[in-house]
Amino acid sequence: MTKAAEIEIASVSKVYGTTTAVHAISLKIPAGSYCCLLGPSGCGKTSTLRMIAGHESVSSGDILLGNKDVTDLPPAARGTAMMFQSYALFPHLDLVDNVAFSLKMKGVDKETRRAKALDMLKLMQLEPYANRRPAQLSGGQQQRVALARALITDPEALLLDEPLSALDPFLKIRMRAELKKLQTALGITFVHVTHSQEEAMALADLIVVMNDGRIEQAAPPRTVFERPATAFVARFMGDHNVISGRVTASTASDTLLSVPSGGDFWAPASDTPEGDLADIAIRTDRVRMGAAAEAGLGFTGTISNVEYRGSSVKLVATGAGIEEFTAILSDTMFFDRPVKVGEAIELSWNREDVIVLGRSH
Ligand SMILES: Nc1ncnc2c1ncn2[C@@H]1O[C@H](COP(=O)(O)OP(=O)(O)OP(=O)(O)O)[C@@H](O)[C@H]1O
Repeated sequence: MTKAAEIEIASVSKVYGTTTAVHAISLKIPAGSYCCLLGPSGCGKTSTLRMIAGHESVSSGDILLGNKDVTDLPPAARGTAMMFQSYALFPHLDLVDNVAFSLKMKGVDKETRRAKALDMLKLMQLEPYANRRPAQLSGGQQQRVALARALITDPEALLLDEPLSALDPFLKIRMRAELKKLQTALGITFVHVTHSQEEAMALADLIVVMNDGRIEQAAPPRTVFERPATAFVARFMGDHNVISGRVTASTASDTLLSVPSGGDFWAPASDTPEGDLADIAIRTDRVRMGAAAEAGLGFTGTISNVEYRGSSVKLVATGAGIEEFTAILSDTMFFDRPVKVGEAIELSWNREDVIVLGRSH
């Protein structure tokens, strides 16, 4: 089970009646990688996954699996397998028959399919439960049965629709680690739909951030976090402050961003012409208390919330035309000079911490 396929999505759209759920997206998912489709509810990630699986037709565009055009092939002929959010297990069948089901559909003889199902159950450490029915298992065990059932067809790519959403928080983190281990061991391509940025960061080699049927950014987790492409990505990934304003001056090296009825902020040179709207992001953990070293790298705000988090303290401030600006300070930094809600405070950051964001489509 080591054949992995690259997945290529070429200008794929999905239209349901009058709703365009996916707008001509293009994406290459490298063979053997762990890809997470990430975005808020309704952004088109499940539609995209279902089109890769063949459970949903493509309105326009092509889907290639390892250079083979699978756009018009039925799900079972594609080389993909899908694991559903609800696991979709048959309640009246024991685990062996649940796992062996797709082989039965393919006409594989009983002895061969039962032996293969037992192998898969062994891989998932479920052998002792082989004769149980799904209702006699825990949530985590049911999830492993669903994985075994998807993997029994030796797919080149495994497609997972919110695979962890039915689990409690503790199990979610444990199963997350198991999914990653499994993907590494099998070496096949995984495409995993989630709305949790934490899950995507923990698992993915490639994060595809979707918004309103379009791809905002497709990059490794560290790039998405450190260099979010758009204001949407910066806000959705969290841990970033976004300042939106208008470019009021620019030189070869600097841009001045003016917040409407607010402050002026420094940004590196960008292509945005004077007078146009622009966004910058500053990581919440790069903000400090104290005056800015240079103009445009800070502001005086009023504290609207203080949250103690153990090793850090989260401050939220308002000022300079910015409604909500968050600073995550180390506990020592905060307790050196504790501040309270309602107090005025100077917040600042360094030039190298200013990220210029692109515009969404
Ligand atoms: N069968 C359908 N008929 C009509 N509209 C649909 C259908 N399936 C999805 N949609 C619409 O297409 C858009 C994208 O839906 P999709 O399920 O792909 O999003 P999603 O990002 O996976 O959301 P969620 O996280 O809530 O599952 C939504 O506006 C949704 O209402």
